[in-house]
Amino acid sequence: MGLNDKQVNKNRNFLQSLTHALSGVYSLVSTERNFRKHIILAALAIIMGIWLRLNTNEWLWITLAIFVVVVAEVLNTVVESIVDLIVGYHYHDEAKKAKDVAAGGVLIAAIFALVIGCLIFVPELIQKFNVHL
Ligand SMILES: Nc1ncnc2c1ncn2[C@@H]1O[C@H](COP(=O)(O)OP(=O)(O)OP(=O)(O)O)[C@@H](O)[C@H]1O
Repeated sequence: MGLNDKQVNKNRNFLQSLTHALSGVYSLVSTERNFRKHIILAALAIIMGIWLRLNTNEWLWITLAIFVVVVAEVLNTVVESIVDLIVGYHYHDEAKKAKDVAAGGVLIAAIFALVIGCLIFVPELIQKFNVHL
């Protein structure tokens, strides 16, 4: 997967670029606990969407919500790695700010996804179970 290849020069071809990109995804899944939780929640949303037979418009929103969270997690991991690379285990106010802001971005994205999930799934579930409010 190219994780330990110690390459520091530019990728020579598409295959090499793809291998390193996949290695990045693998590293995200294997090292980031919160990312795995978000992927499980995304999978549940997809299963529920199939079960509730969402329409194209609803799928677009669910897909957007999932990708916003994934992108926020990717940026958070990048910020963490770069901060750790620069300051290591030394305390630094700017390091704290960078990591806290990156984590805040994930929180905002997760809230966005939760709002989208509620707006789409709650009316669908009410209709499915014929609940009269
Ligand atoms: N070098 C540092 N200097 C100052 N504060 C730090 C430093 N490293 C971490 N922190 C603080 O500790 C918190 C947790 O750090 P950690 O590296 O575990 O972040 P995290 O991986 O984003 O947490 P999570 O796994 O929950 O996303 C940061 O949000 C920050 O407030």
